[in-house]
Amino acid sequence: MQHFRQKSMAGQVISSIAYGIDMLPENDPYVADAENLLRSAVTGTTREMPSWFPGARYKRYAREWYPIVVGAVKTTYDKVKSKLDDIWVARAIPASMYLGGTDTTVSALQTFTLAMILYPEVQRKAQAEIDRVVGSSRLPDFSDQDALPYVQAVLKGVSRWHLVTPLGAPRKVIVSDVYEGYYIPAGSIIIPNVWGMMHDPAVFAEPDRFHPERWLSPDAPAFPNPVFGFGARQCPGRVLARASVWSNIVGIFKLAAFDITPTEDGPPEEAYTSGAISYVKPFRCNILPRSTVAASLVRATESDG
Ligand code: HEM
Repeated sequence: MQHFRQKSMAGQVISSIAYGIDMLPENDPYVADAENLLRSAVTGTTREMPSWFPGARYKRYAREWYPIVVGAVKTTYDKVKSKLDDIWVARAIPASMYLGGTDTTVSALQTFTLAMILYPEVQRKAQAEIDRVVGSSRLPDFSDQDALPYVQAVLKGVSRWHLVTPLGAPRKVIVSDVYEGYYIPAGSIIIPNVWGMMHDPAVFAEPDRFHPERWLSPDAPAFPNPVFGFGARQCPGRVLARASVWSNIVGIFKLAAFDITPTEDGPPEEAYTSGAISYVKPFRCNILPRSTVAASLVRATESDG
């Protein structure tokens, strides 16, 4: 996870936009703070769902998390406070960007890596498209997106195959309503089953299969989809998220330059953690340069900073 968060740029991009902080390549203290916070939030949401359920345990957890939340928001803010007014909102905005944007992107990148190992034919097809369109003398950039439809379909496949936030975010019903014969009283909490929507066999044939081709057919379901939530509170970082996942997957770190293969122990299990944000369970794999040219192109981007 540390590797993905720091090396994959997911955390680097967000911390640089939100705080103007360049992370350390290893053992960054801000990453440690954020990990503590996310661990408490993710574990807590799972353990205590539904969160409105009365009980002393929830209150105890809330007391334990409070200093962690405040610590993560404050430590990063203190680093840049000379540039901002001292108000809570100014602290919370970059913190919510970092906390909302890092592990979600990390989870998507983990799923991508697992998919490439379990579906090597997809990896080969995507690499063949990159080689054909971009060639081997440079790495792809954003201007290549439209010319790489199969790779775009791989990205869509990653967000559908395994949902970063399988249950989306809860909503409270303000006014009593009836939906498909069900009476929903005001005050009810609705939890959207986004996983169910994206794995509905009536919409996605063989829903558990990673099959980017489904996005290329003329009757492909519309995209964007509910993976970024709903309505006014839909994920505000979705454009950045797509760009970040694209640049990680296609360019500097992955498909264009590297082959992702199983280790001698064989392919990993398709196993995920449960929680508000779901991750692939830790696995080992080989990520090796496709050629000496690819290796030197990646080294050049690293020395560019
Ligand atoms: C693959 C990456 C990402 C996924 C799958 C994702 C998914 C989501 C989802 C499902 C929600 C809840 C939306 C709702 O309430 O309906 C959300 C909220 C949010 N996301 Fe993301 N997100 C991602 C990346 C990011 C990034 C890069 C940022 C910031 C730079 C970000 C910042 C936020 C914030 C601040 C919220 C809370 C919005 C609110 O409550 O008004 N997310 N995200």
